[in-house]
Amino acid sequence: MSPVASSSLKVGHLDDVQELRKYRPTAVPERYVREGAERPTVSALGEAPASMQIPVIDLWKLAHGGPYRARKELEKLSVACEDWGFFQVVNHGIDSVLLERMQRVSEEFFMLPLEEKEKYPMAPGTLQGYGHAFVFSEDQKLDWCNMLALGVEPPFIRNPKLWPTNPPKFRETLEAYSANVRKLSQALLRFIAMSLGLKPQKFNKMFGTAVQAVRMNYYPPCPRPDLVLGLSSHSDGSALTVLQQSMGPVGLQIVKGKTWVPIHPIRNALVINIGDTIEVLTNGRYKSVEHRAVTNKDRDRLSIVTFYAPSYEIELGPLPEFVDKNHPRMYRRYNHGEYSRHYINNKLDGKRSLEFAKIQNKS
Ligand SMILES: COC(=O)C(/C=C/C1=C(C)CCCC1(C)C)=C/O[C@H]1C=C(C)C(=O)O1
Ligand SMILES: O=C(O)CCC(=O)C(=O)O
Ligand SMILES: [Fe+2]
Repeated sequence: MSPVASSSLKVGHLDDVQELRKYRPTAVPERYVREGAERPTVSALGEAPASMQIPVIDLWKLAHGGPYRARKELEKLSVACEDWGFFQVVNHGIDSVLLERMQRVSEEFFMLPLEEKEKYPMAPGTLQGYGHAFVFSEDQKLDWCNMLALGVEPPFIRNPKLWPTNPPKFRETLEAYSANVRKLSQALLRFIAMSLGLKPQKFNKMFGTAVQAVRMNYYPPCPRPDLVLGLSSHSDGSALTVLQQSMGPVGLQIVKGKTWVPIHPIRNALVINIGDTIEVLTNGRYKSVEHRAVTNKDRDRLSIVTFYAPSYEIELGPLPEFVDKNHPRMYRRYNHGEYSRHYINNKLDGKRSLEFAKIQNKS
């Protein structure tokens, strides 16, 4: 995938928020201060009522729970995907020790001195390495976040120079973690297909050798969480996203109706969300829901996010099963490699990326 030529970018000087924080500022630099409508409201930073919590799906019940429990759980999965676009998965089969190890090496990486982290720079207009992703102009507001993003599978998307050698266990831990998350993603896609009445292997077969990338987002404490965003609102360009969040403060928020609902961390659970690919394939029945991250005044937060997407050669469009008189085709056919290029060359902005595929219905 060709990155944007860096000469075409005017991103100005990008501060490292972790370094900024060392001076214990009481204000935030102008470049991070959001316009009124984008600022997290006080209520959105607090607790959500129980009715506003995303569903929790038990993968063991789906796979081994026996016909009755498995069917009930599949119905729950279908509601989760259709009404929320997000759910948490428990009993997912990934060893909690591996989750902890992945969290530890990620934290250790972010705690390294800046000079060490800068050995793996994210070049402007690319998406791999340490730095600020999705920044394209000098007047663009910045996220209160440091990122390390890496392509994982298939091997040709890897840039081994950007895989940290420090902490020493980083690489082998990421390999083991990613192999486990890949299997989980494939299992989830089987159940998601079943929940739609499709053959279990429909998506896995269609996707070819799926693309898998990981992004570690580190959000240092921020003196004014009411003014900034940890991560701009967006939907994920993947088919499915698997997110591991630390047991720290609530940071992830998703859109439900007209409100931002916070996603409370559950120990050893993983947060799963439907990405743009599944929205297109199901002609909008399962939607990729807009989400963002907010910051906290006193505590830092880490999320480890795996994007699981079709191979770049794959042509996509709504499956015939989801198009009829009552459900007119909402998306055109396109090549997923082209969509990836489009996605990474535009700033995160709600569901704007998906406009790429939308058919403008005249009514
Ligand atoms: C917010 O979404 C992303 O940051 C993201 C990034 C993915 C990628 C990398 C971190 C490095 C390798 C390339 C790749 C674009 C996969 C989302 O991934 C989605 C977006 C598209 C499009 C996709 O295929 O996966
Ligand atoms: O940190 C989070 O919880 C959100 C991360 C996210 O949405 C992403 O990386 O795409
Ligand atoms: Fe996301």
